[in-house]
Amino acid sequence: MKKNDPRKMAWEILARVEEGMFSDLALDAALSNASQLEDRDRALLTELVYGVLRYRGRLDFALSHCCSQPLRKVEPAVLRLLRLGCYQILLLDRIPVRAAVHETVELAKRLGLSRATGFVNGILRAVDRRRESIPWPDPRKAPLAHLQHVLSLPKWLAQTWLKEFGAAEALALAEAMLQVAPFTVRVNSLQQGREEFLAALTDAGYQAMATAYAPEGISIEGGGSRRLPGDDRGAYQLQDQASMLIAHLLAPQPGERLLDACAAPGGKTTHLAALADNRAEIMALDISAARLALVEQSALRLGTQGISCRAWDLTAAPDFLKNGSFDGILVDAPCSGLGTLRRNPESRWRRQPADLAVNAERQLAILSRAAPLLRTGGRLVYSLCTFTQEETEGVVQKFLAAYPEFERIDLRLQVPEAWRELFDEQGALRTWPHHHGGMDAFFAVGFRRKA
Ligand SMILES: C[S@@+](CC[C@H](N)C(=O)[O-])C[C@H]1O[C@@H](n2cnc3c(N)ncnc32)[C@H](O)[C@@H]1O
Repeated sequence: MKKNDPRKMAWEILARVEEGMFSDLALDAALSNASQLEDRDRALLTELVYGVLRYRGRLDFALSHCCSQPLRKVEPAVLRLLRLGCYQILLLDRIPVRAAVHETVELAKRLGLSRATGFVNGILRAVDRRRESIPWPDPRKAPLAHLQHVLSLPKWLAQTWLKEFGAAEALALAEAMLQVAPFTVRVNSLQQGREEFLAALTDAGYQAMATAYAPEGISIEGGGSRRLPGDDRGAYQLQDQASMLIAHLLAPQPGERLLDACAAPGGKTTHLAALADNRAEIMALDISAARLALVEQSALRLGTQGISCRAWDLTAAPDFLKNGSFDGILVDAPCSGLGTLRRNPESRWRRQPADLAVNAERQLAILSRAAPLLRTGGRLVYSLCTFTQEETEGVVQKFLAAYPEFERIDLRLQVPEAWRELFDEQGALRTWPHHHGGMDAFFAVGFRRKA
């Protein structure tokens, strides 16, 4: 067994995620401590961690048909091994079943779980033998069970999506949320145009193409494993295409005073600055001082100017800011993040139904503190990387009822023709991975202050 065994590393990272750590942070930390790990093993490690987290519902369904005791009674360390092995058997074509079983049993020994080797061996062999007879629920006859056990959603999410979207849409969305999100970057337009950066990437051997909607977006085939050319000089920023649309909706102008109310880590703050040609004055707030440091780092790296940062919990009134003093406000609020499930696969298991109401309450509180800071005639964009009714329209309706001096803007009237398909009939942005070229699912609504 190799010194840096990707399967053992995956098992350890999955244990940390079960303890509450974010998978991307745990993976990044492990990868940076294992510089000698070959590219192939780095890719396998990433695939195993994200794959097991994404497909946990499907893996557990298969395992429970091959295990004589309920999975909840299996020791967590052993269940983690079973999921890793089962993922390789059912979802990784490139690993022969014999190797998947053998490596998992060997890993059990290395982890001090020798007593479980017979159990692990027996169940994984049964998964392979019985794979054709596992009674996978039919999507037409049993959409709820299919969403849970094939498309790997917890029951409450499967029920909510079925209720909100109907079976066909819920199934398509859940299928899309199991895919690997595209790797996209926003070209730093303060330095160069998209064509120029595309040419540099192509010259360096990347398969890169312009994104369909965001004018400064580039999507890169197989990106992410290495730093792209121009990384040191801030030629680009990692950002999903949907997220790149948000700053455009606020349409920042040179000379304006803007508030980014929930700014960290700064993807949209730096984009706002670039769109205003570095000539806007931007106040970036965030509850987390540690995360605000990332905004400062990004601003430095990308060469954006005019951004000042201040840590503040915007559920309390910011006494250091004058009412009516901003031309534009972005409230990119904390939310359930269900629109970015592909990037944070553990969150499908971590989120609880009660989170939605808690988020909605906090979102309304933040909007309520931001609203008085806008000047008459100014505009406010409220955006989220989620789509639940409670956090989107639910909050919008409560906000409009409490602040009659605000009116809703039909954002379709201010965007390029090609973007209009991304908006609902009320003029709010609603992007979907299964409809719009793999974008994350975002929501954004615009308001104007009338008086
Ligand atoms: C969706 S993220 C913002 C992403 C950011 N706009 C970007 O594009 O990089 C939401 C942010 O809200 C912050 N936040 C949470 N509660 C807050 C509060 N009460 N006041 C201000 N910021 C808050 C979180 O720390 C988090 O950084």
